[in-house]
Amino acid sequence: MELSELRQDINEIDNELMILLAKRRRISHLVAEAKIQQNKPVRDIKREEQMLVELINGGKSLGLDGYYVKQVFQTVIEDSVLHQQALLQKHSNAASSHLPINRVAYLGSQGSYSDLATQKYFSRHPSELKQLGCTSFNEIIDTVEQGKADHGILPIENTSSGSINEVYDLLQHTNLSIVGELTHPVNHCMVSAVDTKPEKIKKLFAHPQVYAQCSNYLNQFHDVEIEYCEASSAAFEQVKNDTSGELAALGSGEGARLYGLQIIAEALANQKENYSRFIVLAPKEVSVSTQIPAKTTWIMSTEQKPGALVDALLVLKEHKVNMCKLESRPITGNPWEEMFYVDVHANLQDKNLANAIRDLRALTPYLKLLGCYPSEDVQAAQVTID
Ligand SMILES: C=C(O[C@@H]1C=C(C(=O)O)C=C[C@H]1O)C(=O)O
Repeated sequence: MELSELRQDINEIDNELMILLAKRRRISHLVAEAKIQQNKPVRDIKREEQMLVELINGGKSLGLDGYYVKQVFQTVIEDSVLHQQALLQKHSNAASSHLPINRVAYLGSQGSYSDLATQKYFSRHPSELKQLGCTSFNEIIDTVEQGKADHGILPIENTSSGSINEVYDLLQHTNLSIVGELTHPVNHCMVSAVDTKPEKIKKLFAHPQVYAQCSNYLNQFHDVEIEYCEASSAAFEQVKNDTSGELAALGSGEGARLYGLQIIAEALANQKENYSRFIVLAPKEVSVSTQIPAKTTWIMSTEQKPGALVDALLVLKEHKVNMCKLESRPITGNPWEEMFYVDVHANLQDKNLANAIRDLRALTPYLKLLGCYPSEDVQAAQVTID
């Protein structure tokens, strides 16, 4: 058989798979509607486990290895869960969630990491998207605060470089609420306008966060001049007309393709599994359906006395509230005093969390809720393959 004919067969099969995936997603939406009617939780881990075991066994009898089948169907299930969550959220906030045009402020322009994250997050929240590129995290917050955007999206932490302090500090002073989160895989590449090699690069353009996340790899290039840019998309702009092969930018391969750039090195982050977590801000808080996993975030200061933070954390233990992150940042204007940022896996509508917050308010000099939002930590069930 001719190669072109075989490729035609593959194209047809891929098309059929796509039609089936779309059909599955439509049915998953119907399942979400049934769950709304019957007040059932979105997640059913037992069913996911059962399905995965059956699929892995079925795949084996067709000659497909278990890891492959597991990976494909975990991805399918995670997509299904995220879409169901978004539907339930829309239902819980019906009065406020209808936006014919959703204006979103984000960092950079087309091809920046924040652009990719914005498109991914809002693909599950259908309404016409109008993206407003900004040049700093501060400008994103200002744009939403001034009513020029309905949402702002900001990276808050990364598996290679840790917390993004500037964003944490901005959260101290805003009245916007966190209404969503998104974890997005970030595969940093070195890209250039012409076919060249990393050793030939004399000048590198990068956002400081991206540079920090690739520091181990970049340490070998002693003579390379670094120019920091406001976003990866701005770094792409700087190199796109180069003909010397001596200029490169750091950013995503997906973004670089939009600028016609070539990848000369990839997978550059210090951690192999490099993910960024983004938060979505809006002027008004949302209420999270009790049928989906929720997270709540607040900031608090504690009294300047021994054990004050321990006492605050004991309140969480007492009310069985599961903390998933604790971060501290200096309080602007008060040297050596710290503001604590607390993330918990709980819904503000849970009695336990409401009681914990009540007790914390009595115990701490300052506590501000930043928001309760759906948790996007939706790993599909884990099964072992024998
Ligand atoms: C579709 C459902 O909802 C969720 C998603 C699943 C899936 O996509 O297969 C399975 C179980 C649930 O966690 C369901 O409950 O059947």
